[in-house]
Amino acid sequence: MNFADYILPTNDIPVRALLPFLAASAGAYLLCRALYLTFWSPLARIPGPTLFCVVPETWHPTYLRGAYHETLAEWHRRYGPVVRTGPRTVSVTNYHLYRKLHSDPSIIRDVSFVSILQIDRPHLSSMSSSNPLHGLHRRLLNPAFSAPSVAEMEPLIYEAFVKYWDKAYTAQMAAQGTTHRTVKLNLLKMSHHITLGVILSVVMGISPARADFDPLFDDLAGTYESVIKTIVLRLFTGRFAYMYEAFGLSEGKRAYHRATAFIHREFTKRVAHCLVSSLGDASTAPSDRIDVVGKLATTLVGAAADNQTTLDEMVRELVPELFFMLAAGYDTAGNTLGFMFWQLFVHPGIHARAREELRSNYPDPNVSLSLHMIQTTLPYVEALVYETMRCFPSLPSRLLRILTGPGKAVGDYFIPSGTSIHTPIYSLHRNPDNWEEPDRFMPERFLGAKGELLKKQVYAFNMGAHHCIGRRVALSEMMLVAANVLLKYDLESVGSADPRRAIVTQANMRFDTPELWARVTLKPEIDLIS
Ligand code: HEM
Repeated sequence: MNFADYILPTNDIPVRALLPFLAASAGAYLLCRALYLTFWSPLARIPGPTLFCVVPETWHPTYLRGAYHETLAEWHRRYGPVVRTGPRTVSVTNYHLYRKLHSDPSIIRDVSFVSILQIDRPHLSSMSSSNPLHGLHRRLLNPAFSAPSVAEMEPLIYEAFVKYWDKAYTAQMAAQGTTHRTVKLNLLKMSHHITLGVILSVVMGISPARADFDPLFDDLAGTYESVIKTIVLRLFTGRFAYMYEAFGLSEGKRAYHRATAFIHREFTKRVAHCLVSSLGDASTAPSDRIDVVGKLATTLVGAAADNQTTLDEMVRELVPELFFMLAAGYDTAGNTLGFMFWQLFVHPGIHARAREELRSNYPDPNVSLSLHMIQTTLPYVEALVYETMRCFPSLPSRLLRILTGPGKAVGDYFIPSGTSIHTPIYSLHRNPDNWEEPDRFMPERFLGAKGELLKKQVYAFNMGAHHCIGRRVALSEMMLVAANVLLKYDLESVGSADPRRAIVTQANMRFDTPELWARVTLKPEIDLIS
């Protein structure tokens, strides 16, 4: 007998005979795991739906339907401000605890969330899961988004609004071949055109009056969705190419690549050009451009003067950052504007009150309302924008974080290192502990001194180190569009006022169809925009 005879069976054991043993082992493992997760895990004390202690929350049926944020809000109503939503996931909706948790330096971006956004862009520092790297880049980018910078950019924002709103309106009039002032417009499409115009102008410094962005619109419609589709496509290699067709994804993939290639090329060209001209003569003012690239050039001249980094490195670093801003600021603001118009149709009283405020303050509709005028004289219009962001935060949940370090006490509970932390923005905004009648669309809650305090509780842009860098740009464009449209045009819903309209959430919150039709009438006092 040799050694092998001792350790190998002399006769083949039929696989079938092993099956009960394997099944019993797997069952025992799953049972032990379930018992551990339910009773002994460090998260076991935190309340939450029993089943989801054991299975990931992404298995919840509403997750696939794109309505998970509502489930999360419901769990918070049932179980309280700290809820365990998965085997290793926790969500917190008490503002005080949320702030405490999310401003802790030991909480970092979840790599899985980051990697989705880093598709094609492995060096995207603003989405980095490393807090020091992210902080370094925020320090570089922040000056371009400060209050004075964004105030300087206001003419660019206004130009994009005028171009895309008035252009669409006059084009429709021409198509009807009539001087009749009422035309039918898809307000959702218009909102997206304006926000893309704004983002291209303020970030890249392309004047919307001169550039023709139109070819981009179709390709970019739903940037996030294209990114998700591309990730799905990546999972299926060329071997399964037939599946692209089966799922109707190939056109989406081509459109996404066309659009990203175009923008990437344009960005690189423009960023390089701007930096070269800024750095050419260090003795002169680096840039008089009022867009983000111009502002960044100013900051970078200092760094280059110290010889810390070469021009090539700067361009390589900046291009993905600027590119990401396009994706981050386009759908988000466009969808929020769409939600606002829809709510005006659902609530005619609110629509009338906003118009009344505008028209009593500015009887001449030819006036161009600036942000300063809106903020100082139109509190209801401003409140309307805030209430839209409260009820329909464009990124409502799942911007996941991971807790690192030794763990953290949150309220009565201890959250161990490695726990996945939710950003339940929708739940924060819809929690009756935080808001009076949270499910009612009520702009007036933001009026007066109490309203000013409540505005600070609108977390549509999140808070802490990772909060939205484009917050001021987004607020400016949404207010400028809301006020100027309501002053100059009468809007009337065309079948869009259904309060139960379907809203879905995959990467961001939006309507299930890209349409929101309205009859739009230019005020008779206004001479058609030449
Ligand atoms: C209504 C419009 C917008 C909403 C609701 C929104 C929301 C958000 C939220 C919630 C985050 C934080 C993500 C996280 O916590 O992980 C974020 C990040 C970001 N947003 Fe926005 N955003 C909007 C518009 C914009 C605009 C107009 C820009 C660009 C000009 C922009 C650029 C960015 C960037 C670059 C980040 C990453 C910031 C970082 O981590 O350093 N966003 N946004």
